[in-house]
Amino acid sequence: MTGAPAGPRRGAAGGRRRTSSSVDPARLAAYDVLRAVGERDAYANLVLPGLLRERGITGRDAALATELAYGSLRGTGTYDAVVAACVDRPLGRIDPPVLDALRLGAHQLLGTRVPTHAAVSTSVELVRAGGAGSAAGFVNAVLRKVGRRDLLAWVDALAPAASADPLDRLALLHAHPRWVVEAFRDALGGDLEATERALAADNVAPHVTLAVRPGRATRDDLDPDLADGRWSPWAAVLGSGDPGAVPAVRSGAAGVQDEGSQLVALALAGAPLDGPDARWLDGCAGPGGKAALLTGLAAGRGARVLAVERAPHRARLVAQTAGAPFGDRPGAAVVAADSTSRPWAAGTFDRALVDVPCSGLGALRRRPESRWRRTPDDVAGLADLQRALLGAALDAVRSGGVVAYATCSPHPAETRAVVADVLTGRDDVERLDARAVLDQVAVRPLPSLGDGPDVQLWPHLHGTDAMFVSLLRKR
Ligand SMILES: C[S@@+](CC[C@H](N)C(=O)[O-])C[C@H]1O[C@@H](n2cnc3c(N)ncnc32)[C@H](O)[C@@H]1O
Repeated sequence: MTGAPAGPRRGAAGGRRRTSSSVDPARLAAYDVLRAVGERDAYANLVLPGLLRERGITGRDAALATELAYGSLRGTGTYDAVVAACVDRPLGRIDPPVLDALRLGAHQLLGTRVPTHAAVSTSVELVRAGGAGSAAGFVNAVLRKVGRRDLLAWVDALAPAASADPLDRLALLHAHPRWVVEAFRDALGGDLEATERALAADNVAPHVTLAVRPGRATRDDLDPDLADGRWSPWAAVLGSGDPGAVPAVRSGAAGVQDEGSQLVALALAGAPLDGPDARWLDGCAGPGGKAALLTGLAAGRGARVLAVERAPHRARLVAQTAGAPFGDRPGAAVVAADSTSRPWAAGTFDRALVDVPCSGLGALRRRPESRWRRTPDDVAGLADLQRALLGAALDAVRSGGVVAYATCSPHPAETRAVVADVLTGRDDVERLDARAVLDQVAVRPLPSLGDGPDVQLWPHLHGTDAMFVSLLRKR
């Protein structure tokens, strides 16, 4: 076992001294992203692009920096377990910059094809460059131990197949907290094979998908070389390109939006409805992706959207994405207000969406560090608000009106449990088969939609974020 290092020297401002080093720019950038995430709770997907731009890192170096930063962050729990097995004291006693260098090294050793000597020597260089040169020997020794086994051998050592709980193994092998593994298993009806595929899919970076905003552009306005989406008639796949370089995105005629989110908006718009169809509500609108799609669809039918968002700065974003007029027709009306206080007369709307605040466990592939930041308390802490928002949306629609309850999370406590709880207290609501509605609105039938009536999308089954949607009709 290897001892933890003495604390490194700090610069005058209390930060770490950066000395000149031979570390390549890609690794240095990845390391700096890990430090920003650890030190200031930054979001890697926001920090990394600016950092690459600032340092002029492009092409293969940019791809390497991205892979190393995102891979190390996604794998943090697993790499920490491996490092813990190679040192003789709690990880909390390792200086955080040194621990980040170990995570980056462990990812290269266990999650990439980087040769051992390169993974070890560059990690040693990183701690030296960060002013923690006294930890160089420690990092060297720990990573040499880490590199003696591959990932599967480490999983076998730490969670032996014969004795370990299968969920512990899945958590370690696919780098998810155990409580998230349990939630996925429950959402997938206890199917461990499907759970494993869902976890693995979270570790694959998604393509960037665009949504053309109806009434503002058509699919033909985008580069014809972009592939169509799999499900949404409004989707185009940008792959790994820069959305900011697409003129339609710059003008607001299209936006970045996962196809799962597009399908949720399309499901609300496509749900069968008798009677008037003129007033639509988006009760949780910020930052406005779904409101923008809904507003265009509504405008095509002569309907109007009221977009309500509690946070004023997010309401301003909604106004930008959905508020612009369509020629002589108005865009969405945007209001900064609390939807649970029902700032509208009961029975006003024909259709309503509540895309409620949630844990975001359905979008883990986009936010590499978030799985380790979320806790079961986050889920429990949102339940009352989710129920209140759904209750308010049901009160907002007229008799015969339709409500879509949506989350970007497959956690049963945020999805079917909320719907069941709210419906238990009311006899004025019926459930619609969201699968049948999606079949109508999608460009091709979606497979594996389960027993219904609600729909749970999955990255491993549909290539979308794990969005949930329940369609409810007021009797
Ligand atoms: C999951 S996000 C919605 C995403 C949005 N539908 C989109 O497609 O861009 C949930 C939003 O609900 C807002 N929110 C939370 N509580 C609210 C409330 N009581 N009333 C209105 N909006 C609320 C949050 O600020 C957040 O912007």
